[in-house]
Amino acid sequence: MSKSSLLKVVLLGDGGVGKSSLMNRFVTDKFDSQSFHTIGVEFLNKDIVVDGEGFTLQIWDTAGQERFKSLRTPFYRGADCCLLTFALNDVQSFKNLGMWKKEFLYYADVRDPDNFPFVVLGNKCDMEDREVATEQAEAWCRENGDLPLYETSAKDAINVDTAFTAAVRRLVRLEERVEAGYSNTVDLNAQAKQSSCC
Ligand SMILES: Nc1nc2c(ncn2[C@@H]2O[C@H](COP(=O)(O)OP(=O)(O)OP(=O)(O)O)[C@@H](O)[C@H]2O)c(=O)[nH]1
Ligand SMILES: [Mg+2]
Repeated sequence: MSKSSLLKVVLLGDGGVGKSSLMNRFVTDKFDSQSFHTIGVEFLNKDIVVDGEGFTLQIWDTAGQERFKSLRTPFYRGADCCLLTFALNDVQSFKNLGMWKKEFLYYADVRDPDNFPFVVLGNKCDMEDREVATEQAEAWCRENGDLPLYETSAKDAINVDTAFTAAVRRLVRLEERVEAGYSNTVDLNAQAKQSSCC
C-alpha cells in the first residue's frame, strides 16, 4: 500500500449496541459490563499486522445517542473505513443501520460513496434474546453494496479481531483497485492529450 499505514476507522451505531466495548475489547482485550454511554467521541490507537504488513488503526468511537449528533459528526471526515454496528438483540438498532450509513456519507463527504469500505457488525451474539436473524442482516448487507457482516461479542471476544482485520483487508484491496484505476486514467489522459496535440 503506497499511502500512510495510519488508518482511521469510525465506529457508528445506536447508543448501547456495544461500540465502546468492541473498541476496548480490540485494543485492551478487556470488557466492562458497566460501561457508560460515550459523550462525543473518543479514540484509541492499535498497531496490527495484516498479511505481513503493519498498520496503525486509529479507532474513533462515537456517541450513538441522538442528542450527541452534533458532537460526533465533525469527526467523520478523513475516515478510511466505517464499522456500522447494531446489536443482534435490538431490532431497532438494526433498522437504524441505513440512517447511520446515510449520516456517515453526508458528513464524511467521501469521494466515492458507492465504494466506501463499510463493514457491518452485529454485536452481542452471546445473548440469547436475539431479535435479528443472520439471514435478515445478510440481506441488508447485500442490498447495501455487498457489505461484509460479522457477528461479534465484545463480552466473549468473538470475532472482534477478525472484524477489525477484515476491515483493514477490505481497505487495502479497495486502495489497490483505486490505484490501478488511477493509473489507467492517467494513461488514457496522456493518450487523449497526445491525440489532441496531433
Ligand atoms: N452481553 C453483551 N453485552 C455487551 C456486549 N457489548 C457491550 N455490551 C454491554 O452493552 C452495554 C452498552 O455497551 P457500550 O459499549 O457502552 O455501548 P455503546 O455502543 O458504546 O453506547 P454509546 O456510547 O451510548 O453509543 C454495556 O452494558 C456493555 O457492557 C456484548 O458483546 N455482549
Ligand atoms: Mg460508547
